Amino acid sequence: MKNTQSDLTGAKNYSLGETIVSIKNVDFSYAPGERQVLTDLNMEFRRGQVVAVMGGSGCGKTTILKLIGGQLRAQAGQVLFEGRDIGKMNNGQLMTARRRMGMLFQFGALFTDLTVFENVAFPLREHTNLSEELLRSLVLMKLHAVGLRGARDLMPSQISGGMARRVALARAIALDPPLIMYDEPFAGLDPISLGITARLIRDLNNALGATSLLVTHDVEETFEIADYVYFIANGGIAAEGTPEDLSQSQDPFVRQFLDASPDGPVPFHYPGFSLEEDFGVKV
Ligand SMILES: Nc1ncnc2c1ncn2[C@@H]1O[C@H](COP(=O)(O)OP(=O)(O)OP(=O)(O)O)[C@@H](O)[C@H]1O
Repeated sequence: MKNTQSDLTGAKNYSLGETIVSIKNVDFSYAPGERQVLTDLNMEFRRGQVVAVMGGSGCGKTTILKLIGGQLRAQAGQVLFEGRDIGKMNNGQLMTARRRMGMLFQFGALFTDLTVFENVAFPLREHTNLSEELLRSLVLMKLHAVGLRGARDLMPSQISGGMARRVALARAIALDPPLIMYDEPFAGLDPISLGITARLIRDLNNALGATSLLVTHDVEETFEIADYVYFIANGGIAAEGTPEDLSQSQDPFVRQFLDASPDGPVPFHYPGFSLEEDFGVKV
């Protein structure tokens, strides 16, 4: 299927289903000699899909988002965005690529001294030369899409946490990015706001013909909206598949997550010194 919508970031027409991001044989550690966070990682993200990246605390999910966003560079392998190697881009190329990525990071902080309207207008003012009239229409369209057109004149301090998340979402999609990355979009939300945010992520993805990449711990909501799920453990993919397939899976990693069990292959303790080394006794 061809998506012919134009966008503000110089998008080309593209086919749904083709790869937008591919991670190929990536090794990453934060500093030489430090623990390798990712080892020989391979992942694919396709146009039109909502893809979830799940896994235990500290397994490297946020690191993957930052490698795609170019905030971090892999020591080995490639991270390709629209076919181009993010790790080899200069600053100018990286800025151009980032304009085509919407990012909503943990707790998606809004600018507290700007109104809801100006928060959403911010990326448009930064990256385009639109007339005030066109900018206003675009901002109101984005706010309408998240149900908050009526809240345009409020300050962030005057809206709830769930509403703030939706404003951050409207800001993330202001430039109609073909890729939207969400880091813990449901963190701290009440069950109703959580359900609304999950549905919005799916609906906006469909409306924009975009790809959404979701780092999350919330299995239930994620499985309802995702097309594909990766489980990360020990620096690589522990399991992957559609929510339907994974729900049937007997893989111990998958079961530990789906059944929310404290015991399983995903360890509770961050790797480090043994109890014997720290306490001098065998336990
Ligand atoms: N700036 C940094 N310098 C050194 N190590 C880091 C840095 N940021 C993260 N790490 C380490 O890299 C590993 C992966 O971190 P990352 O934030 O990607 O995990 P995560 O899966 O997103 O975790 P969580 O679900 O708890 O947010 C962790 O062990 C973490 O301690």
